[in-house]
Amino acid sequence: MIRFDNVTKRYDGTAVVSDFDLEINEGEFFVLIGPSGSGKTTTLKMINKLILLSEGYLYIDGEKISEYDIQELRWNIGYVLQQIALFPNMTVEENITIVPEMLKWSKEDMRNRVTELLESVNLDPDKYRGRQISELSGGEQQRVGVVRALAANPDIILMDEPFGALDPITRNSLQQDVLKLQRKFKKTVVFVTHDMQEAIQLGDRICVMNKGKIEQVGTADEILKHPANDFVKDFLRTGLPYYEGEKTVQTFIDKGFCTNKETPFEETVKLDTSLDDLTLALARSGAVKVETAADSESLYIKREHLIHYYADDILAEEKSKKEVNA
Ligand SMILES: Nc1ncnc2c1ncn2[C@@H]1O[C@H](COP(=O)(O)OP(=O)(O)OP(=O)(O)O)[C@@H](O)[C@H]1O
Repeated sequence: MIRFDNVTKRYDGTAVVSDFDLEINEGEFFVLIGPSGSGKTTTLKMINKLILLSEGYLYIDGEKISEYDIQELRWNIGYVLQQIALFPNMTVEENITIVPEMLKWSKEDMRNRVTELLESVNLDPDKYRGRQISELSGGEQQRVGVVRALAANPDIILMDEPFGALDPITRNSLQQDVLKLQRKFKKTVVFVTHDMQEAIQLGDRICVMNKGKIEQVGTADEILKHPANDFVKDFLRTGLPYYEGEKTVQTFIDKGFCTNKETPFEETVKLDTSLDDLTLALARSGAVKVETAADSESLYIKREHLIHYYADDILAEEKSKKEVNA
């Protein structure tokens, strides 16, 4: 549905997004994540032509965006920002119906749409439709911002850190609302954040960006289990307090659960064999040999090691529980 084909954006000769190849599927909740300055917003704004690309092609539904009429393109793409661009002296209803007005919807259709949209984000239409934006809380304003982007039923919604300024509870409830809305209306959402927790919670797929390039694209599960490189691993470690990385035979050896004494073994494992597969191997045989580099010493893992490893894990968990309860 949205396809970047070797897209580059330069400012004064410096590329801020370079050689970008990416396909976002119809109906997908797609998250762009990366540190500040990695090119997320630039990538997003190229989709609705708020920023023009320097090289390459960007397609929506198979057609180059350069061939779209800009007005038509923008009407078909909803846009939600952190600093909500709502008009403070207009009512909630007037704000939501800006694009439907331009598209000359009937008064009745607009009224029904406002009712449906406000209900979908738990704002009582009778109470809220006539209120001025300045009479709403930050969270309520952000809800109106989200449904306004959906008002004219666009196929694509772009969201640039829409919940960054909200407190955690309001943020969580809006995240749930947006997910529900996306599933209900089956929109393609491209969502920018630098919060890994949020990316995992919302994204069908996540694209990790760094310095204008893609480091990895995948589902949360794929990225968590198989981070493509050290940048992604570090990004996960700093962004997720509970992230340890997938435990492998290497983790096991690092913690000293192995022996270099020659041991009878029936199976071999690799350093990147997962802990789950190691557990299975040790259920089948009493010991395994680790395939290490030819010039390093032989290492073996015995079933007892596994038992000690898990026992240590349980002890550590008990200790942290005690500390929390102390
Ligand atoms: N108009 C401009 N002229 C020159 N450089 C720009 C311009 N707009 C953005 N940049 C640069 O492009 C790079 C990418 O910016 P972008 O806003 O896309 O990053 P981002 O990942 O969205 O960052 P953040 O999370 O801080 O919003 C940055 O280094 C920024 O300074």
